[in-house]
Amino acid sequence: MNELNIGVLGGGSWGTTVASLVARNTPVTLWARNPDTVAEINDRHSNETYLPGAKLPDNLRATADIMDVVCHADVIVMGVPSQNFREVLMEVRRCIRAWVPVISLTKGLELDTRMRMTEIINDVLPGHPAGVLTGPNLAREIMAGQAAAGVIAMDDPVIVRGLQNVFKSGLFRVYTNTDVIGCELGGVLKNIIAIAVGMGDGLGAGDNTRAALITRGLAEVTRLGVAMGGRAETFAGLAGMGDMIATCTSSQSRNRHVGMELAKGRSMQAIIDDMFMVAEGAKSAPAVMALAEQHDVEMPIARDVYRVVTGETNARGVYRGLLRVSAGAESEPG
Ligand SMILES: NC(=O)C1=CN([C@@H]2O[C@H](COP(=O)(O)OP(=O)(O)OC[C@H]3O[C@@H](n4cnc5c(N)ncnc54)[C@H](OP(=O)(O)O)[C@@H]3O)[C@@H](O)[C@H]2O)C=CC1
Ligand SMILES: O=C(CO)COP(=O)(O)O
Repeated sequence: MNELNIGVLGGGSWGTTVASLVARNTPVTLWARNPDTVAEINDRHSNETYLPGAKLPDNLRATADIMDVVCHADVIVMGVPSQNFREVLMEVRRCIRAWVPVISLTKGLELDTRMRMTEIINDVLPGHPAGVLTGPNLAREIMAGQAAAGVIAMDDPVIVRGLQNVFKSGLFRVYTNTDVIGCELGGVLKNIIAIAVGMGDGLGAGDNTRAALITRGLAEVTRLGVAMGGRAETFAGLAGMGDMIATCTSSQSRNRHVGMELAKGRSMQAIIDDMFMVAEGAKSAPAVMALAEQHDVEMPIARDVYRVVTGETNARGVYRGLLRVSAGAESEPG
């Protein structure tokens, strides 16, 4: 592979992990806004706040100067949370070179506009190929060297194959896909179902309940995803079912953690105040509900999560709803 300079923006759990994967293949610079994080990555090859115990590659360089990364990058990788995505891209616009692709790692929607991250890339940086890297990829597991697989999705089948080589490694298998909408929505929507599963687990639900929630959750995620232009088969793949399983069953998932805390009767605000990492599902829930309405798609599980997250009811109150007893055909909502 010709050496490309990759710029990763966002020094949290996933930005740091992806930069570490890329460092095996090609030169990479990580931008973190916190100078202490930058110094720690450069001097001690660690990011203890977000990836405790992980040893980062010696050749991973970090900087607090975003222009230092963007002005020289052949590819930009966006690893900041969804509600900060646009403001960081506005900075990127100041010196990104022509035609440089921009890949999103972010699994959320912009609240005000309900836009997906690749839509924001197209909006702020028209003409730059936009893509998404997604799948069942819990950061700490990947840093621990456990095998995983992800998907890179872009409209252009040639560019996407070139970029596959930037991210893949022996233990991180990367597939390609041209269904950007489906891959992106798989990552966004599973977060809300993971909150529902966390609530069930926190209230002592059984394995059968969890399996029912995941399966019915995937059905409603697929319905909205297809209505928004994604392909049904994408939701049966790594970006859909794969990420749904990982997030809904992992003790490392921040979204599932939110659900478990909600099950204790805590308010969303209190839970967020105690978390220093992002849980995108709670943030995206209102936008997802608005999109479901816009596309006339029923999402009973997501709606229940939305009602708990916004304080309209509590986890125990919707628990019966999550375990709905009256059911129609399996192909129908509810
Ligand atoms: N962690 C994971 O396993 C995975 C996460 N993702 C997705 O990746 C995205 C990022 O998540 P993750 O890395 O886990 O989040 P973390 O909470 O671990 O880190 C968030 C990072 O974003 C930075 N940040 C927040 N606001 C801004 C801003 N305005 N400008 C610049 N930087 C900012 C934070 O900086 P600071 O430290 O200074 O606050 C921090 O470095 C999310 O959408 C998530 O869903 C996807 C796959 C796996
Ligand atoms: O997207 C993820 C794994 O694929 C991470 O999930 P959480 O944000 O819930 O930790």
